[in-house]
Amino acid sequence: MTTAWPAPLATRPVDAVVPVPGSKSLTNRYLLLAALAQEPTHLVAPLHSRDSALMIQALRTLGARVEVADDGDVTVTPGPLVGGGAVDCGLAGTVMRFVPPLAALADGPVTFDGDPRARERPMSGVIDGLRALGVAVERAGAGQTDTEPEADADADAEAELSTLPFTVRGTGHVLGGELEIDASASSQFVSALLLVAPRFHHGLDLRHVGERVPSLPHIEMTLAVLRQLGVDAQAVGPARWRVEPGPVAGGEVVVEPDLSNAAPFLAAALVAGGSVTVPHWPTRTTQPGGLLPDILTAMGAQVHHDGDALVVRGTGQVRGIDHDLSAAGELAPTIAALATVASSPSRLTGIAHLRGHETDRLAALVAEITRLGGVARELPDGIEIEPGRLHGAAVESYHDHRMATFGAVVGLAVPDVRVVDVATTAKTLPDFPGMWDRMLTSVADAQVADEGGTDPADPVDTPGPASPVSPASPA
Ligand SMILES: O=C(O)C1=C[C@@H](OP(=O)(O)O)[C@@H](O)[C@H](O)C1
Ligand SMILES: C=C(OP(=O)(O)O)C(=O)O
Repeated sequence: MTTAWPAPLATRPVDAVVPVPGSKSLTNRYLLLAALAQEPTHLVAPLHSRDSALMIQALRTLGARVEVADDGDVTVTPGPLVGGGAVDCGLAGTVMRFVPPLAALADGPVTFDGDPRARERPMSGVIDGLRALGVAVERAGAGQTDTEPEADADADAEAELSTLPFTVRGTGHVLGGELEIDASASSQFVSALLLVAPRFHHGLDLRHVGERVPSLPHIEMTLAVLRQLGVDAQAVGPARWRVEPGPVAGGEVVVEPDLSNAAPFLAAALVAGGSVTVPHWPTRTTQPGGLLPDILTAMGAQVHHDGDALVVRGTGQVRGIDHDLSAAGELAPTIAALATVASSPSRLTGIAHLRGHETDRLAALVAEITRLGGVARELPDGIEIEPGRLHGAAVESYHDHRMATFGAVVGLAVPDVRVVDVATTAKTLPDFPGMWDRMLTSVADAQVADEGGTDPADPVDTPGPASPVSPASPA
């Protein structure tokens, strides 16, 4: 068993510039589309993490050539899509949802499986959608890596197939046309089908039926990326999208920094006081992290743009918020961390679908906030958090990168917080502990200069947190 990572306590305000690697969502969309393109694609500044490595491996399995240069740039040369392989999805939603429709265009069966938790993540929108388009999707045996379906799979179980593992029996072409799916469990069901649709004979006219679709900016991102690569892709109603058949362009694409991965660092400015600057913040973006300036401002930050950088300043005092996070569920663990150390209650709603993320994030947040002495309750579609008497604890991360960074943010204000399995942050940000330390060390360096050589380990009076534990009323 590995030792839990001791989350550093902020003993003074931060003052750091934090460059953030490329967006997971954009990297994996560009990679997938590169395998469908009519020419090679060169990705500048893509993410390198577990999720992008799994996507690269999946595309190689399907016949694309993927080369990673020393500077991290990636070149994808598309090839004929080949079946006969097995794809490991790990715990990556973008791999388990986006690659099966690509496999439908391969010339033979492709088997999909992943981590134990991946087998619990919802897949019905993709499976039902592909089946409705005439693509055979069959149950694969537990742990099976060959391409044969289980011989004794009974018809009922087959019909109810809604999770990994499974086999997509590609035939090289999909007619496409009109399709209805229920995407209330994940926007990725919609993105998955739209991304591959330019290669369907009739394109795709996709309608969502059911409760509201979460993470709408991610669907906008899918449409925007398709359009950037020359595809006619539009929203044609509040829950209806159309992609016309046609070629996908290659060429050079530059990946924006991952604004959701920037979130814990920006949150640090509110908790510790001081400022955090993230360079290359896009002026326009479809990433849900584009909502961070407004959310952080509502929680007490001062936010401004300095050239192409975003600067967030805080005082160490955090305000609770009542916010519908449906558009940006990915940000919920970071916002919940801020709410945990806030001086007033918070309600985060519109995020019932977080129960199907890397872990059941609503249950995990309630459990870990409670473990830290905080007060939290699950709502039917979210979480309520009140100020409590916070104390140190070993925060479980449940193989969830964002639960690990949740622990780090709370640990800035609460002594003796440890994060179990901080390495799980490698899903989207392999160097998270190093980046976190550098952010805090750069504070120390700045202080040493300001204070004429004071040992950075010495406590100093700062306008940061008044006490290590954020202002809290008794539970
Ligand atoms: O399309 C994407 O890249 C994503 C869509 C969202 O999924 P859900 O709609 O399932 O929340 C988001 O949470 C996930 O991290 C990335
Ligand atoms: C939900 C997330 O990831 P995934 O792409 O695996 O769904 C996430 O990164 O917060």
